[in-house]
Amino acid sequence: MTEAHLSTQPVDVAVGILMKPNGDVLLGQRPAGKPYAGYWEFPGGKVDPGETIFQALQREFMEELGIAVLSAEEWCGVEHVYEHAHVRLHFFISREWRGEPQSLEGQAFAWQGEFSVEPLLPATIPLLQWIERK
Ligand SMILES: Nc1nc2c([nH]c(=O)n2[C@@H]2O[C@H](COP(=O)(O)OP(=O)(O)OP(=O)(O)O)[C@@H](O)[C@H]2O)c(=O)[nH]1
Repeated sequence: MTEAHLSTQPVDVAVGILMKPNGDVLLGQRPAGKPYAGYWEFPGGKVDPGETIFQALQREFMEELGIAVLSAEEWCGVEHVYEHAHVRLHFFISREWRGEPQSLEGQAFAWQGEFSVEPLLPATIPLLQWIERK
């Protein structure tokens, strides 16, 4: 981690945790060609200029999974400095969506209660323990 990395402005990222009534949450696997390909994450992506964070969340879920997120509660924020980017992750929890997840970008996804998939993106790992206390 260099000072140059730390001094860059963070990029805002909208991340969504779809939570079923039984507590299962949806994870996706990063597709080939992206940094950390093959790592598991909550679906989401970078906020585009002019968009609110919630609009970015809705757009990413529609593009990646064909899911319409109807409502979501902003849960917590996490900043992380990777070699490739300095990100500010905005985690939302949604219990209200329309549609079944489809693999529109060729990625794998899985509903998880026990979190048996790995590896997970480093900045996302602490969230799993917090979710279990929700
Ligand atoms: N979606 C998502 N991104 C995460 C999580 N945890 C985490 O550190 N990130 C980081 O947040 C950033 C998300 O950017 P991305 O590359 O997936 O976004 P994007 O789909 O808009 O990318 P693009 O630039 O290819 O269009 C990455 O640097 C990724 O490493 C997570 O749980 N979900």
